[in-house]
Amino acid sequence: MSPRVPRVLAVAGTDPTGGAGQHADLKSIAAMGGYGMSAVTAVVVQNTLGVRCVHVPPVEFLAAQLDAVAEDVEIDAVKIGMLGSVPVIETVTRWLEDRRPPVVVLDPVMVATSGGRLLEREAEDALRAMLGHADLVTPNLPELAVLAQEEIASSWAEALAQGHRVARAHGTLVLVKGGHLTGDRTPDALVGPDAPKPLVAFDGARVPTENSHGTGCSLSSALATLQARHGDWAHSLRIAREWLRGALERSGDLAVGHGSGPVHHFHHVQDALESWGAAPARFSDELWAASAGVRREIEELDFVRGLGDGRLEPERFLAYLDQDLQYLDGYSRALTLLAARAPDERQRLFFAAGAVSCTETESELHRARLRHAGPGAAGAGPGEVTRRYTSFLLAATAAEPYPVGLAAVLPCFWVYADVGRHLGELAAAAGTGEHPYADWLATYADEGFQEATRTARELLDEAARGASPAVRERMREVFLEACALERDFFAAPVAAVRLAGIDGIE
Ligand SMILES: Nc1ncnc2c1ncn2[C@@H]1O[C@H](COP(=O)(O)OP(=O)(O)O)[C@@H](O)[C@H]1O
Ligand SMILES: Cc1ncc(COP(=O)(O)O)c(N)n1
Repeated sequence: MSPRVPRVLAVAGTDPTGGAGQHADLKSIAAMGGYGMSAVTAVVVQNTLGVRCVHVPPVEFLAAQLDAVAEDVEIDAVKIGMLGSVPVIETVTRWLEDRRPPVVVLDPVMVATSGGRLLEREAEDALRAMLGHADLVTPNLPELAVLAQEEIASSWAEALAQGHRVARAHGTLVLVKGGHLTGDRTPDALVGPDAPKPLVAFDGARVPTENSHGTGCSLSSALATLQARHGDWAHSLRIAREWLRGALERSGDLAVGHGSGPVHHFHHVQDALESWGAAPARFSDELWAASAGVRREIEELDFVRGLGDGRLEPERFLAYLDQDLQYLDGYSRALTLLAARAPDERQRLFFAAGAVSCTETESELHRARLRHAGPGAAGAGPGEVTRRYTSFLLAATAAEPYPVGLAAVLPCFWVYADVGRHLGELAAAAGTGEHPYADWLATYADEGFQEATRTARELLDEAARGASPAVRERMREVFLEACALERDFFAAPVAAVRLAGIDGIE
């Protein structure tokens, strides 16, 4: 009877960044409902950027690990990954001869996706000699060529024919994988020894991502687990492919490393967690937490305290309004640029509407200034901070990747909404008397504005999910820079009035 939770052993090397080797194997086995175990063949110093060095423990140590597992646990399937050298291959071969589990999947690892050899060249013959022990061999196209001792196939038809030659020579099933083909398709096919026609073939569009570190390890261990449960290779491959596609599509959620990142093995579990009400980890939450220090500085500014408790001198308020008016002009242009670059209609409409609303607020500001200062009040030109902030916004929204532009404009929504909440608290604490800036404070609390802030956050999270680690890092930098500019902007009216010596508050 097939085990409900297959016990699957990964015999493989390590990856301290957790994306490939036995770390990917254990995650994939668990993701497919198995119980994962592992025996280490080699300790590899690597990350998403490359392999640095390899340490191979004495083979007696490997043999002892394999025996310790087999003497205690009934193994339903084994997945064999990186072997590295002839003595390791011979040790695992001997173990298979003695204690072969019912399902054996061999991923003939030779070179990491990130570059760096993981199999000594002189071990290739020994690896070929081992193929007959496997039920299924899962080479990528360069590995298939080495196994066949031929050139790398340059088309899918050639790859299938080569796969069949390897299957026939070793009496095993071969999974021919199209991940290394050029083009936008990634087919996979199972080829047996008896006929060149694949037993089953699947096709699919390539997922547009650089995060393919560990895909081969993940697919082969998922297949070993599913096969131990279902006993049907075609069915196992169909499920494993569908899962791996999701893991590639959601790899952007992880933000691990600066090179070819890992896939998200537990994307389906993350969805389940969210449906159980567990708060989803949002990229915007991370950014918000990182900006806590700057936000505290904003709350402590004289200007913000005075605006909240109503004690702010009118000149300072006017200086602020004047700069805000000029800032909004730049902000509105930045939103227009984002609207033009938006990837879909929803986002285009959102930013275009934001640009319109900024322009409407600008004329409302004009009226407020006239109310406070009387007709004829002339504004100064843009101050240094206003100029710096608007140039930064225009550069980010025009010239950086779209998600980075989003990160630049978000603080103006979010920090402003947060300051509004804080000001509301200060105003309430100051008592019920006539507050000189009551109408102004009301604009902060406006529900439409809060709603727009929520949408801007969602759009940022959506963009971050599809972004590379490098773009997410840039989003973080730009978000924090914009928060610091928000702080400088709130601080500027007091500084400007001090400089002009208008009220001599020092
Ligand atoms: N960008 C991608 N989109 C969809 N599937 C992919 C992508 N990259 C790899 N795969 C799939 O991942 C599996 C392993 O990929 P492959 O690159 O061929 O092996 P390896 O990781 O051993 O080099 C294959 O099923 C392949 O189709
Ligand atoms: C220990 C170990 N085993 C295998 C691979 C190959 O993984 P990939 O080629 O998918 O990056 C790797 N990088 N490290």
